[in-house]
Amino acid sequence: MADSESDFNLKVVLVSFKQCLNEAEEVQLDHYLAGWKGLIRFLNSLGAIFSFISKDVVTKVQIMEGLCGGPGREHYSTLQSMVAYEVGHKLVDLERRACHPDSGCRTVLRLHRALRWLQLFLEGLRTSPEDASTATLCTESYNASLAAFHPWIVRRAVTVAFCTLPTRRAFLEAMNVGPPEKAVEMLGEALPFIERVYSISQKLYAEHALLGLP
Ligand SMILES: CCCCCCCC/C=C\CCCCCCCC(=O)N[C@@H](COP(=O)(O)O)[C@H](O)/C=C/CCCCCCCCCCCCC
Repeated sequence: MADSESDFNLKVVLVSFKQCLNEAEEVQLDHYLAGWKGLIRFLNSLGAIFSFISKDVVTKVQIMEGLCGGPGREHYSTLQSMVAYEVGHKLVDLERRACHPDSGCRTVLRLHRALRWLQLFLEGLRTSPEDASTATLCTESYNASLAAFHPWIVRRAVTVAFCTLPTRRAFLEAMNVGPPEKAVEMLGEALPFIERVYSISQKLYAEHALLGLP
């Protein structure tokens, strides 16, 4: 992995997701986006073959930063306030992308689905044997999450990219939290926070029938 990423520390990134939740268990968008920006740095370090994925995440984070810093910014402090605002003011395309192609609700939905992939992949890394194939772990977590929402051509490109992934040991070392055993321990502590953010967001989107936004 690239030297410029040598200060990457996955623990710091995962802590952003811990900080996401306020006392009312609402998802604070600034911390959520900070977590994604940290993940983008890691993705960039994996090489050019992952750049089509990285570009898509960057675009989505930029859309959200535009909304969070735009004229309606007071409605974009939490996921809950954003959903209430956009749904309440009919700012979400429900059937097909039309008047509001880049609503906050549809943009976060894509990141939310990807967070499920991340949770499954990191859980796979944590619990798998030392010689486990990261391509297999990645494919399994992808098939159990994002794949259902992607067309054939994207699924194909992603599967090819997975074959270039580093080994499980290299991944654990790249987390920069010490030896592989320490990284496994850190994942055990941090993954419940990702899981919590994911399940709160999932419940919110389900309650508003937003899980299938085009
Ligand atoms: C030391 C270990 C740390 C692991 C950290 C991994 C960091 C990974 C960072 C990001 C994960 C990928 C996020 C993918 C977001 C995909 C969002 C999406 O579904 N976009 C599609 C739909 O958007 P719209 O067209 O409706 O606007 C878009 O069409 C997709 C485009 C590109 C393909 C995305 C494939 C996602 C594959 C997920 C696996 C990433 C593999 C990373 C390897 C570690």
